Amino acid sequence: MTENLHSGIDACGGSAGACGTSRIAGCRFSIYPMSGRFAEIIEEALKRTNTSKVWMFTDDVSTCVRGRMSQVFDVAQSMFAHAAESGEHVVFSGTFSIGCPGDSSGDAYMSEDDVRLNDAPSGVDTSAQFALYPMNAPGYMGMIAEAVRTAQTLGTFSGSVHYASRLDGTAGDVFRTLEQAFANAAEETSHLVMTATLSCNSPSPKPARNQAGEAQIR
Ligand SMILES: Cc1ncc(C[n+]2csc(CCO)c2C)c(N)n1
Repeated sequence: MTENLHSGIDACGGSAGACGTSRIAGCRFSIYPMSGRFAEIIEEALKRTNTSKVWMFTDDVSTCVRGRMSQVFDVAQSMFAHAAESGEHVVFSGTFSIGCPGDSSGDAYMSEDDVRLNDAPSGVDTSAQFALYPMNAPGYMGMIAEAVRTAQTLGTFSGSVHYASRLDGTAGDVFRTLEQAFANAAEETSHLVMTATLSCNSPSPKPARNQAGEAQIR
């Protein structure tokens, strides 16, 4: 497979602007179960997630999935939710991207549909921090503010911390927020990156909140 990763080829077929939902999306993520059973928990989550609508590769550091935005989020959520089912303290750390120049949208997985294949139990209480990085977008602060409004509307926003926004809710609520924020921002720029760190079953208490229900910056 030729990918021309650094050749400067525009994934939008030469257009400088945003180009709808047909751009290839992806996520490189790692799951860290704080458990002596970490290998089994990761391998079980991989096995129980239906990945037939994404390109996927796992190595000793991380897993990369690529394809339609909906399918990338479906697989990422399923992996976290299945690992969370172990009851162990689990952390997911991932970088989502869409429209990376040179990431070939001609790949076979882009012709899949948006019907999701995974339905892992998503009720686990989750703490998260995410950050949006709109590339080459002068209006990036407005896009970040829109992401915060999306989280507020979905009831997951719990404050700004340095370099990120905090989300709390079920894993389903948190992934819904991440996907909605990402999809909205992707409409406005040709290349978007988002980082997200999610934690569940942690023995650590959640941070104190202010009267608006927002986590306090420390
Ligand atoms: C999502 C995800 N993919 C890969 C790794 C790397 N990794 C660490 S332990 C292990 C299982 C035993 O080899 C693997 C694959 C990870 N942490 N999370």
